[in-house]
Amino acid sequence: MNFLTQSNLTAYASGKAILIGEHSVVYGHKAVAIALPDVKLKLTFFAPDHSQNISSWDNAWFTKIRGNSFIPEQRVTQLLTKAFEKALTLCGVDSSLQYYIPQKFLIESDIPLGGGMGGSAAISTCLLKIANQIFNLNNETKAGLNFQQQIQFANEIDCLFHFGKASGLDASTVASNGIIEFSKGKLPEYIQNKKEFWLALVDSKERGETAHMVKKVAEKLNTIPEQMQNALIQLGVLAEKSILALTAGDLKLLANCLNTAQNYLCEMGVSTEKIDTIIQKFKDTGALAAKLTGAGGGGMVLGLFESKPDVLYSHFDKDSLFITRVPQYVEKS
Ligand SMILES: Nc1ncnc2c1ncn2[C@@H]1O[C@H](COP(=O)(O)OP(=O)(O)O)[C@@H](O)[C@H]1O
Ligand SMILES: C[C@@](O)(CCOP(=O)(O)O)CC(=O)O
Repeated sequence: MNFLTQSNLTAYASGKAILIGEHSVVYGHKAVAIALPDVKLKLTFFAPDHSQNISSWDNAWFTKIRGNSFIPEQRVTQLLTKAFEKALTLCGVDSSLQYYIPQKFLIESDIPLGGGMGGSAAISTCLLKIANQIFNLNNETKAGLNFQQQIQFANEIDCLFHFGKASGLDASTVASNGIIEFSKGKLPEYIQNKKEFWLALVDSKERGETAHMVKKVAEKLNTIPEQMQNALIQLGVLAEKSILALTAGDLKLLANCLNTAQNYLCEMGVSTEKIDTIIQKFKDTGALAAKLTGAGGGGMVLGLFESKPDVLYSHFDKDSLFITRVPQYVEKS
């Protein structure tokens, strides 16, 4: 029980963007996604000794997203607490200890809520890291999680936020913390990016909700099966092509894959007029490609650029714009 008197614990994780494969990944096709190096979520666990001093909030959970503070609604708070308990159990923390935890949590995040940038996957990954630290504080024999456990456990926790229905792509990407190829039910594999590029993400400020959009695709698959099956298969082919493009440093090919993927996503009914407008704005400002990222129906729009697109600061509201560099992979010596 010595963690009750230990100092506070912190963990970090990145947000994510799907390059190719939203929706098609649900049907077993390959997807490619990236943990965004400059988009972070920090989770602080205030041990009970310290949390008593935080008089300004009496809830267990407190969130700050890009400087805006709020207490999550009760439904979300319950999910967060359930997620922490699950993380403790998965990390092997003795359940008798869990009764002694009237602690508080602070989430400080760059990641907009529900926009397809993997906020819940980042929370899940951080909770896992914190639960593992708690295990180590309470056990003589220290334990780390291996790669497979990190991925599987992060996904199990993230499923709580997605009502058990996530393909595993979000959590696998965030827990891997790199550029990955992913197929449902398999461990992700890292992709070694040959040439630096830049990604910009703009928040459409509309929200489609993942579960709703996944259902919408399923319904359309029933009404126009041939067209939808073809789109899903083609997205899988584009994912494979984009892996080749990344490993060869062929930005032109990568751009072509992203633009074509957007056409299929439109055909599948998950894009919106607002997304189309942002895509056009991206193209007007020099993007090699642009597409929605995540479940669609709103959420974030992704632009691919060869160099840092500073010009975007004068076209988009600063609060809804992210610009991040994707470095070239360099083998560690
Ligand atoms: N910073 C946060 N604070 C509290 N809850 C969050 C936060 N980020 C995500 N969540 C929870 O996770 C759910 C899914 O959000 P998110 O993972 O950002 O969406 P997406 O799956 O589109 O990437 C939210 O509806 C909320 O319940
Ligand atoms: C639509 C989907 O393929 C991607 C998830 O997108 P989002 O990050 O939850 O918006 C759903 C899934 O993979 O479970």
